[in-house]
Amino acid sequence: MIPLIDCSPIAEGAFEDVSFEDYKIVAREIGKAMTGIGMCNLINHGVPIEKVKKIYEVSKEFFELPAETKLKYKKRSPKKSFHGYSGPGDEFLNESEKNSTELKESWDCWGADAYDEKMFPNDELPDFEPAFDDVRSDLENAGKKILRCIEIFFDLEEGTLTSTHKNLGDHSIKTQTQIRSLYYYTLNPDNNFPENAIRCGEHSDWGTITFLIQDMVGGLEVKTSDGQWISAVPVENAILLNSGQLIEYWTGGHFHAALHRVKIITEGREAHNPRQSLVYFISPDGDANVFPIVPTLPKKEVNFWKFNNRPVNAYDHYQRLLGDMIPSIDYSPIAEGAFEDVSFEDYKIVAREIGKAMTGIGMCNLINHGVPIEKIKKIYEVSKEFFELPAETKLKYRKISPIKSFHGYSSPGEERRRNLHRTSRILGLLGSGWLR
Ligand SMILES: O=C(O)CCC(=O)C(=O)O
Ligand SMILES: [Fe+2]
Repeated sequence: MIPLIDCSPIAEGAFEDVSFEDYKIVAREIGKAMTGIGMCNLINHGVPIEKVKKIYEVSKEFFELPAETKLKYKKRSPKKSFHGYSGPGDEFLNESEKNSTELKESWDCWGADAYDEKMFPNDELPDFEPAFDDVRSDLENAGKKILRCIEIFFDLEEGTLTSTHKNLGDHSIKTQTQIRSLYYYTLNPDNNFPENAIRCGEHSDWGTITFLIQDMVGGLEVKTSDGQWISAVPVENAILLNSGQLIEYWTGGHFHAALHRVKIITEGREAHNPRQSLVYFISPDGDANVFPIVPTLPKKEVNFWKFNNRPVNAYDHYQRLLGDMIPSIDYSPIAEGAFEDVSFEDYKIVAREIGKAMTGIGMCNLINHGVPIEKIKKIYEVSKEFFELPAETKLKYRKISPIKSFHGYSSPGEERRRNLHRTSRILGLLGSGWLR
């Protein structure tokens, strides 16, 4: 069961104004829940629920716009800016199931205005952007209160977490804190969807903590420590608090980043209703380094191999996980032979997958691509030899004038823009298959 926590002792006022004693009451309960199942429902949390409902309302209007209108606001490049619209099948959160189809749509507002492309459907829906702006400071204030509770639960110095999350109030700081409005659109009545479909794939969140506010439709499930999926039954107007991977690492595994997913409901009254949720992902300031501040639980050490037992930069961690979301596409149907000789049918198989990935996240990993990997490794080998030559030798081969000819060596600091490697001869075959 997911514990219910009454936040009324800390609900009123700014986070700096709440007394230590009041924090302590709530901190104890939160600590107990988050070191256990890793989730709890916060009630009397002080976030005005009518503002959340307004977001549901404007979001529904947005998600019901024609597909071509929504596509105008599609995320440009998720790695650079997470802001904007994602359509059905664009995103999959389950790292090990890269072929699943997530039947959902979402709108993300990057928390830091510096990263925000300022792309909102203002022409179609003038109330849309203001609805998000209206709730932001309430979410920030409530978020800081929870961070303060965590500090108190672990007896940490005041500011350990609140001062590494300044971005919640100062939007000039680089961050991945974001507000996300999710829309699980109505499914067709014959339950005619792909076999591998799910509403939202199994995952744990990436940042510090998450606030998840769901409507009453249901479908959200959480994995318990004994591997059972249990239903996170909606609690009206509650905020479901969830630990992200970074707070799990920060707290030496004591705060458990629970796996969760949203399943497809095929039976009952709610089966074909759309579902809505509003999620506030709190992430540390981009330059924060995360490392266990509490001795690591032995059973969690294995989870932390990915951090190499080193401080992890909050921003890099997020970018790496975005990279893991990049789909893998099997190129084998078109890998053999010259590009003119591959059949239309074989092209079609790969084209469908590539199209889906590139109109979605905008990147994909090609596997079984037919480019002889030993040739690439040979390039690594000879390149390493070259780059390890004395600087004066390398400078003999320096690009004469990058504008006239791009051929030759660039020394450290010389290049401003990141350029694509041009191993064009070897990649020619692959490229022509792709252009086909
Ligand atoms: O919509 C939900 O209830 C879950 C969404 C979620 O877990 C996420 O976006 O990280
Ligand atoms: Fe999540």
